[in-house]
Amino acid sequence: MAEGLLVVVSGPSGCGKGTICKELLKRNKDMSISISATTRKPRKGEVDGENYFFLTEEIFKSMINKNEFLEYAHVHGNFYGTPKKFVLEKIENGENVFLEIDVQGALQIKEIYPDGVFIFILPPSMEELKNRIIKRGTESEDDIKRRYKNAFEEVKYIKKYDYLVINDKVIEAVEKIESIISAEKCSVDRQSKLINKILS
Ligand SMILES: Nc1nc2c(ncn2[C@@H]2O[C@H](COP(=O)(O)OP(=O)(O)O)[C@@H](O)[C@H]2O)c(=O)[nH]1
Ligand SMILES: Nc1ncnc2c1ncn2[C@@H]1O[C@H](COP(=O)(O)OP(=O)(O)O)[C@@H](O)[C@H]1O
Repeated sequence: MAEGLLVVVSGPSGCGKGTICKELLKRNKDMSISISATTRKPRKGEVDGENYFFLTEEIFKSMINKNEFLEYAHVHGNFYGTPKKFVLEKIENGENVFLEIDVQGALQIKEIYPDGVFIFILPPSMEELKNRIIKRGTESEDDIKRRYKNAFEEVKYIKKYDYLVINDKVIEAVEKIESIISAEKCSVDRQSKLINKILS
C-alpha cells in the first residue's frame, strides 16, 4: 500500500489554520490531523485530547527526553510538539495526516521527512490578520501583540514551503488545499511502485 501524505500547514496566528483544517477534516474522511501536545493553558471551549494534549512543562520535558516527539518547538512562550506514534502509524496505513505546526517545527519535519507537503497560509492582509486575532477573542492584549509581532518573523520562512494559500474565503482556501493534495498524489515520484506494477 502507498504511504499516506504528511501535510504540514503553517501560518501566523489568526490566519485561519484551525478553521481550514477543521473544514478539510469534515469534507475528507481519509484525512486526519495530528493532535499536538502543548504547555499552553486551554482556551475557553478547548478540550484536552481533542484540540491539544494539555501538559505540564515537566511532563512535556519528560516526553522530549523519551524521544516521543517527531518535532517540538517553543512558540509564543509555550512548548508545542507532535507526538510521533500517531503520525507514523497513520502514514504507514496509507492515510493523509495534517500537522498544523509553526515554522520551526516545519523545518524539523523537512529534515526528517522531505517527502512531506509543506503549505503556508496567509491572510489577505496583515490588517485583516490583526482583526481576526482580536475578533477570535481568545488572547490577552499582550498575547495579541506578541502573536502579531511573531507573524512578521514567521512570514520570512514562506520560501521554505512548497505552496502558499491565501485564506480570504475559507471554502476557497480549503478547495485549493484539496487540489494540492490531489496533484501531489499524481506526482510521478510518489507513484513509482504503481508504475512498476502497471508495466510488469
Ligand atoms: N512546532 C509545533 N508548533 C505547533 C504545534 N502545535 C501547534 N503549533 C503552533 O503553535 C502556534 C500557536 O498555536 P496556538 O496556541 O493554538 O495559537 P493559534 O495559532 O493562534 O491558534 C501556531 O503557530 C501553531 O501552528 C506542534 O505540535 N509543533
Ligand atoms: N477566511 C476567513 N474570513 C474571516 N474570518 C476568518 C477566516 N478564516 C478564519 N477566520 C476567523 O479568524 C479567527 C482566527 O482563525 P483560526 O482558525 O483560529 O486561526 P489560526 O488557527 O491560524 O490561529 C477565527 O475567529 C476564525 O473564525
